[in-house]
Formats: sequence, structure tokens, C-alpha cells
Amino acid sequence: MTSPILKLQQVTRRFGGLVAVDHVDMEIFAGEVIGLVGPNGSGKTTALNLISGALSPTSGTIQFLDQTISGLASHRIARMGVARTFQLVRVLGSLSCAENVEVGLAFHPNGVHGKAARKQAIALLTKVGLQSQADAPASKLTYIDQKRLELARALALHPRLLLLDEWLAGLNPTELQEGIELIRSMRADGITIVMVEHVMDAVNALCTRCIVLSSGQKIADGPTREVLSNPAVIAAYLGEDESDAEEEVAHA
Ligand SMILES: Nc1ncnc2c1ncn2[C@@H]1O[C@H](COP(=O)(O)OP(=O)(O)OP(=O)(O)O)[C@@H](O)[C@H]1O
Repeated sequence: MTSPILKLQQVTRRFGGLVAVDHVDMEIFAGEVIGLVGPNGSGKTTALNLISGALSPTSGTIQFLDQTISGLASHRIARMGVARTFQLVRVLGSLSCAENVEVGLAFHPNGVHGKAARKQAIALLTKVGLQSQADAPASKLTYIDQKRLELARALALHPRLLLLDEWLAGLNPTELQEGIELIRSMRADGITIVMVEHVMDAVNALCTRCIVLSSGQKIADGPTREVLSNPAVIAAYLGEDESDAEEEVAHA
């Protein structure tokens, strides 16, 4: 069996007395699109922060491509091939869209600059459907377009692993279909994806496997349909606000 590209072993993160991620094991294999799901506050974003290096684990180890990355600075982990988007979109508002992507390209270990950077930036903006906005200031973009731009900047790192934090949230039905197709095309490009997502239609459409967190603990890990019909998973969702839970589980 091939070895995982990402491996978490007994990873724990505490915030004072709160255990946000509690002794979590996880293995992600090349080419997978993994849904990291669970009720609000179950530790999903914290897990992404631990993998990307925005936070260090309190204990446990994280390996990427057989190298230990837990405790490394986030920029070093990014240069090793782990890119991410954020739940609250972060773009450089005073720069144009192309310049935002060029910043990402310059950051790559084989940094690209000047005309070559502009050309690659336009190609990445085209990939995410933003080519017509290349010279528009990022601050003028709509919410969905800021999300597209953040994705183009993440892709500028040529990641092996892409972490998406609720990238599909807040999209209308047409945008959601476009977003699902875009994620499919990134997978076809050979990028492994871990997506934190509450939009269950998208999880069903994209993820072959789901990992479920509840109160920081991993409570399920397996094929999407199986996991989402698991009584322990349904019970965990029902523990949150009932209308949200019913909606999410009904979709599943
Ligand atoms: N920097 C922090 N300091 C203190 N507590 C934190 C911090 N970050 C997260 N937490 C807490 O850790 C727990 C897990 O939060 P996290 O954001 O990882 O959950 P989540 O599953 O991503 O939730 P959601 O689906 O609502 O985004 C929550 O109780 C949250 O309040």
C-alpha cells in the first residue's frame, strides 16, 4: 500500500482548558478529495490551522511527504506544497487581482517574477474564472470573486495538498456548481484536497471519503455515504442547532 502524503498522529490542540482537537489520527493519500466535516465548533478549522502551521499542536505529530511539519512556520509548510484558503477570505485589497496572484508566485521555492509571473497569473485567473478582472483592484471584487482570487493565489504555490476552509459557503446554486467543477478540475490536475465543508451536496458530489470531528475527536472516517448515514454522526449533528442539523443530514 502507498504511504499517505499527510499523516496526523494523536494530534491535540488545547486553548487553555478547552481541547479543540483531541488525539486525532488521520491519513490522507495522494489524489483523494477528503471532506472534513462535523458540527460547529468541532475542531475542523483548528485542524486545518495545525496542518498549515498557523497553529502548533500541543502534542502529537504531523507529517507531510514523510517529513515532520508540526511546529514548522506556516511559510515553510506552504513552500513544501501545502496551500490553503481561509474561512474569512484574505486578499490584498489594494493590489490588482493579477498582482495578488503574482505575490503567490514570487513566494514559490522556484519564484517566478516579471513577465513570466504576469503570464502565469493570467493563466491561474483564467482557471478560476477571473481573467476579465485581472487588473481590477481586489477590494472591488464580489465575495465569490474574492474567493476565486484566494484560490488562484493558493494554486500559485503549485500545491500537492490544498486545504479549503468552507470555500463553497455562501455561493448561489449556479456558483456552487461552478465551484464543484473547479474543485474537480484541481483534483484532475493531481492536487490532493482536504475540504472543511457544511454544504453537504458538495461533500457528496466531491468527496470519496469523509472524516468527522465532534468535540475535537474523530468519530468517523470512511466512504462518504457510509459515514454520513452513521448513527453516531447523525447524533453529533443533532447535538447542534436542530434546524441546521436537520438541513445538513437531510442533504446527506
Ligand atoms: N484561537 C482560539 N482561542 C481559543 N479558542 C479557540 C480558538 N480557535 C478555536 N477555538 C475554539 O476551539 C473550538 C473549535 O473551533 P473550530 O473553529 O476549530 O471549530 P470548527 O469545527 O471549524 O467550527 P465551524 O464549523 O463553526 O467553523 C471552538 O470551541 C472554538 O471556540
